[in-house]
Amino acid sequence: MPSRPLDPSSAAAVPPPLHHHILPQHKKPNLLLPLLAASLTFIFLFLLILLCVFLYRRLSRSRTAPATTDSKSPHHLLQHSQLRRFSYSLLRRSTGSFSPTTLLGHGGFGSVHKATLPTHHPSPLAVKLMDPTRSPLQQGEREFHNELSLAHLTLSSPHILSLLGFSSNRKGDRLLLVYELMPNRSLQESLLESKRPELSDWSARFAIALDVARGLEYLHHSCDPPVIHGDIKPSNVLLDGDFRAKIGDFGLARLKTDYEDPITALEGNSGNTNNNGGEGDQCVRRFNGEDNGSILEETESVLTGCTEGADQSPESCVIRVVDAGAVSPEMGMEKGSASEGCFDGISMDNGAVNGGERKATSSRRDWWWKQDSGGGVKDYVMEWIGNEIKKERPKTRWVDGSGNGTGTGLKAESKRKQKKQWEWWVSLDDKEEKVARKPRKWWKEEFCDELSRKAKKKKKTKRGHSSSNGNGGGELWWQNEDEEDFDESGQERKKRKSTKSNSLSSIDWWLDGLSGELMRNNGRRNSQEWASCNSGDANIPKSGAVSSTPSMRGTVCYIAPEYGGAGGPGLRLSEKCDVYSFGVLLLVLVSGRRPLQVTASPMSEFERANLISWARQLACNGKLLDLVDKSIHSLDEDQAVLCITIALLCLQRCPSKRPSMREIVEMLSGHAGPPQLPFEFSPSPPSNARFKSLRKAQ
Ligand SMILES: Nc1ncnc2c1ncn2[C@@H]1O[C@H](COP(=O)(O)OP(=O)(O)OP(=O)(O)O)[C@@H](O)[C@H]1O
Repeated sequence: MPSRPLDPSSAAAVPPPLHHHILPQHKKPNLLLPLLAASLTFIFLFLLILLCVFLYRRLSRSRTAPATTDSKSPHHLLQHSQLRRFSYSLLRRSTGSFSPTTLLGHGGFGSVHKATLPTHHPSPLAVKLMDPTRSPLQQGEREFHNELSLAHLTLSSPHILSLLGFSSNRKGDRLLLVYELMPNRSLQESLLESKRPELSDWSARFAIALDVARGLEYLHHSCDPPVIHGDIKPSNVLLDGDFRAKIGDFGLARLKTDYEDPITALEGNSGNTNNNGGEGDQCVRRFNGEDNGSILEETESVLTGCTEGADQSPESCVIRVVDAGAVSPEMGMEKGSASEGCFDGISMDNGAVNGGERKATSSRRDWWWKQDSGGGVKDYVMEWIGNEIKKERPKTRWVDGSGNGTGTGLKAESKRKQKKQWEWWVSLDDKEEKVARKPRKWWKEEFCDELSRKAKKKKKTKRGHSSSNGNGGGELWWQNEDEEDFDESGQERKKRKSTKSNSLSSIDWWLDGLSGELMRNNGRRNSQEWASCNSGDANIPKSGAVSSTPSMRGTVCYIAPEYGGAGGPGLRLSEKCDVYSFGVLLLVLVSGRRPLQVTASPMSEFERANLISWARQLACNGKLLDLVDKSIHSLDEDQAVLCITIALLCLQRCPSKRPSMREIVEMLSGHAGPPQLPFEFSPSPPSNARFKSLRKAQ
């Protein structure tokens, strides 16, 4: 086929070669480079994000991992392999996002919820959520780690609440502890709040006392090293379905080795410290006769420290007296060497006692008041008492016995009425009626000088009697309150004044049983208190429910004086602190009431408000059984007296005079003979005739 000659015009119409249309050759790499850079950046960012996530997870895991494995620390004992790490989302789901419907209770560091796990866990659990919005996480976290690090020691006792596991959210600001669920919640709720009928049975109460005693015996004598709970109180005693008790909440617990230092090592520790001999002598010298009143010697022993040799009882020595200036404001932690091994609670107490008031010359009764930085403790208690009186007065017939009284006392109207009544009473002929309708002393005195003189004489005798009892005239405070306005008019003002000062000293006597308990609140505050604590406002909640868990951390009345108050900071937490708290718990169990409450009206009942002082008074009068809860049925009187006697032994101010938990268990279970009342409480002649030997009985 002949080839067609190329037409030059058609040649011109041929489109130019492709490369004429695309970008010039030198621009080609400009497209590839951004693509490459973009993909590299993407990969880099992706890797960076991965790394961040990895680091974050590691970091939060180490934040929530229990304690340290430092071999120098007692925490090297930590073996939390038995503890399960629960998934946070699983716990969140099984508690309905920690909804109020699953709420079991509130504590100082958050709430406790009932968790029902989907399938693989047969029974419901209790989940404690440490909530940073309720307390500073640092403190909650400290307690969280504390519980975890002690869990392996406490797992094998049936009288200790089992900690099953832990968890935390991603951020690490929500820490969770998982426990076995105790269907009847705490003793506080069952006995004092909802007053469960099951606990009206004496045997149930006695069984609880024995369970708690056995739990503490296990901690003190079977754990190696011994564990000191440090926070024994009804809300930390949990009740199972059969109302058997287990001790929970080890947030403040300590291993005994935690705080041992050369001074305590020198002292040695005693086994049997129940009675007044041996190593307790030092204490006996200092504390003899003081259990009813004074705390001066205790104070002095704190201040003088171990100056009298190595044979002292450990508790009579100062371990540390902390310089107020050495307390960091943040957590009250000591700076420098003095902080070593010092218990958190004590350290924080120091924040509250830095008023520099601790002088050996402190007045006997005012010492512990002064420990509160702002004087708030005394004000608080006085205010509480005032409120209680105000609350009680209108309800009662304390004014004229006829229900007409307003409680305002000497208003003119009321006076006229009283005078009429008096005249009517004087005119009565029927002797029996006269006796039956005898008017109260306070207006009797108003109109009858002779009776007034007699009353004064009687009062003098009583005062002498009660001060000889070491009660510092305490009983008269209430009586004087009734009488203060009723003297001859010319003397009225003077009398009121003297009554006031008397009431002050008397109230100190009355509050002796509380020495230290209020200090506790400076050591471990509840959430409501933290805000004010941190802002430097020594504000104690004014709830009136002084001993209730929500209102006060540590709860008034349960802390041993040498740890929280009268002994002041610097003394250590020891097993005997638990023994003291157990003593209060025993009284609460027997009496079915809080350690501090106005049980009834009028003022004559007020002396019963402090359970500890009241128990001591009853012991002195040989009327121990008056303390027993009236709602109890099937009471075993011997066991009740045994419990109160043991409680009084536990409440002795000198720690070394308190029995050990082993001795207490033996006494309660009848393996040891019944104890004798401390000498100062024995009605004369001292007698323990009430007791049958339980051992013989068995
Ligand atoms: N394992 C449990 N089973 C059932 N209820 C529980 C359990 N643990 C705690 N509770 C309930 O939750 C409440 C709060 O407990 P939590 O230990 O947080 O605080 P607390 O002991 O009352 O006070 P704090 O810890 O401030 O001293 C308890 O009073 C109790 O009623």
